[in-house]
Formats: sequence, C-alpha cells, structure tokens
Amino acid sequence: MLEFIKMHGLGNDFIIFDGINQDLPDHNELAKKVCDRHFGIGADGMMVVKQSSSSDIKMLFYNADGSQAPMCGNGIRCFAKYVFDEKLVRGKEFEVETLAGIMRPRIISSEEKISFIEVNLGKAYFSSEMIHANTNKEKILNESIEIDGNIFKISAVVVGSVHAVIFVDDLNKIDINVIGRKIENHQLFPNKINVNFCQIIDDTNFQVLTWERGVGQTLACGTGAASAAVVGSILYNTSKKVNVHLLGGTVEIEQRDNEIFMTGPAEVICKGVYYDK
Ligand SMILES: N[C@@H](CCC[C@H](N)C(=O)O)C(=O)O
Repeated sequence: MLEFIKMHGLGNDFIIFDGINQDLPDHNELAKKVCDRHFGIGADGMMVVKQSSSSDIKMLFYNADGSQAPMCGNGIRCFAKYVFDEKLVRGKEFEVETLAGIMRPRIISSEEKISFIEVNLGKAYFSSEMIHANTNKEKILNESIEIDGNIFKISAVVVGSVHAVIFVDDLNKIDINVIGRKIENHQLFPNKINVNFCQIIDDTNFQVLTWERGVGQTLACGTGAASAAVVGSILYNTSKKVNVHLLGGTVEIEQRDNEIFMTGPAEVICKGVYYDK
C-alpha cells in the first residue's frame, strides 16, 4: 500500500508520493498505472518527493504515459504546498532540485485546501541544441511549419521543459486534438514537445490552449503559460507581467531581472492509499 495525495493546479492534476518515507516501485510504471483515469487514481502526472544533496528537497516528475519530464509548473506549486504542509522543508521559501535545475517556490498564502505560490522558474532558453530540435537553425523563433496544408508560425523555447508556442488570431479555429498531437510528434522535435496555442487578448492578457507531451490536452500548463508569455514579449512586445488564461483558470507570469516568476494556486483534492498489486 502506498500513501498518496492528489492535488491540482488549475485543473492540471497530479498524484504525489513521498519517496523519502516509503519505498516506491519503478516510477515510470507506477506513473502509468496511477494516472490511468479508469484503472488508476487518474491524473495528468505523478511526482515523487526525494531527498536532495544540493537543495532543500528534490522533485521527480512523470507524465501520465510514464515518461519522465524535467519540470512541471503547475506540478511544482502542488509539490511546494505538499512539502511545506508536511514540514518536509523549513520556511516559506525554499529550493527544489529538479531535472531542469533548481526552482525556488515561495508560499504566498497557505490554507488547508488551497495555497497560492510563486515560483522562480529561472531563465528561458531558445537554443535548438537544448530543444534537441532537428534543424540547422540556431533557434526556432516565428518559423513556418506546415501541418495538413496549413502554415503555423512556431517558436520553440525551454522554460523548465520544452515548449512550442504558436500565436493565432482565433483559438476557436484550432482543433488541438489533431494539430497538437501532430506538432508534439513532428520530425523537427525528435524528443517530442509540449504545444501551446496562444491568442493575445490585450497587452496583459493571453488565452492559451495546451497540448502536453506524454499526456494530451490538459486544462493548463504552467511552464507552457510562461513560455507563451516570454515569446509574446519578444514577438509582440507584450507586457512583462501577464495573466495567462487557460481552460482550468488563470496564472500570472512576470519577467523580472531576466528571470520568470509564475504565481498561481495549488489545491488538495484528496489523500489515500494506493494498492499496487
Ligand atoms: N503540466 C506541466 C508540464 C509537464 C511536463 C510536460 N508534459 C513535458 O513532458 O515536458 C506544467 O504545468 O508545466
């Protein structure tokens, strides 16, 4: 029996296991099983809490298909609430080791069910090498790609994880289940990519539809929202502080001192035990 907590950030939902005080089986297999919405608990992703030698605590993240991802924006807010509530860290500001480097959450408000958390996500990177993009171009910024006879202007960026950002005039015209999947698996991105379609409402408000690598369409993606905000400020000179509206709610993204700060909720759904046999 494995103790777990289920949480969500803007409808992007996760199972978290304490991997310090209990032994866990193979994480990739466990993620596939617990995230299954019919035969498991049901979630977009799974996180494991581990001890860190370089930071206060370590977060491992897995997508619903069992693949490991370097980081998760909505996930790290939930992770931060969990380790703070369980007193696995000290203080309201701490460091979390992830495969994408050290992230710095700060608990802004804390209640039993819902907390608000700011996370310093670090910098955005555009190099094609970091994205593992199959191109000779140094970066992919507003480049045309063709999908089913339609041309999309795509930008690729690393903000914790890898993201394609595509600005469109009307999100209603995007069939994300078809186009999202095709871009995720496009030959330009041999390691696959998360896909964010973005409509600028005004200088400080974006609407974003998310297709996540290893999951499919989700209600929100924190690092995707941050990627959209960064690319928007470069291509369209939008504000350095924007509200990104997603199907599951709104997250605030601020770029200051060359770093990206994400602020949003983290909410507990339930706690329980998972029977792994
Ligand atoms: N939901 C996330 C991102 C999760 C990882 C992603 N699917 C990947 O494979 O990179 C977020 O909120 O950032």
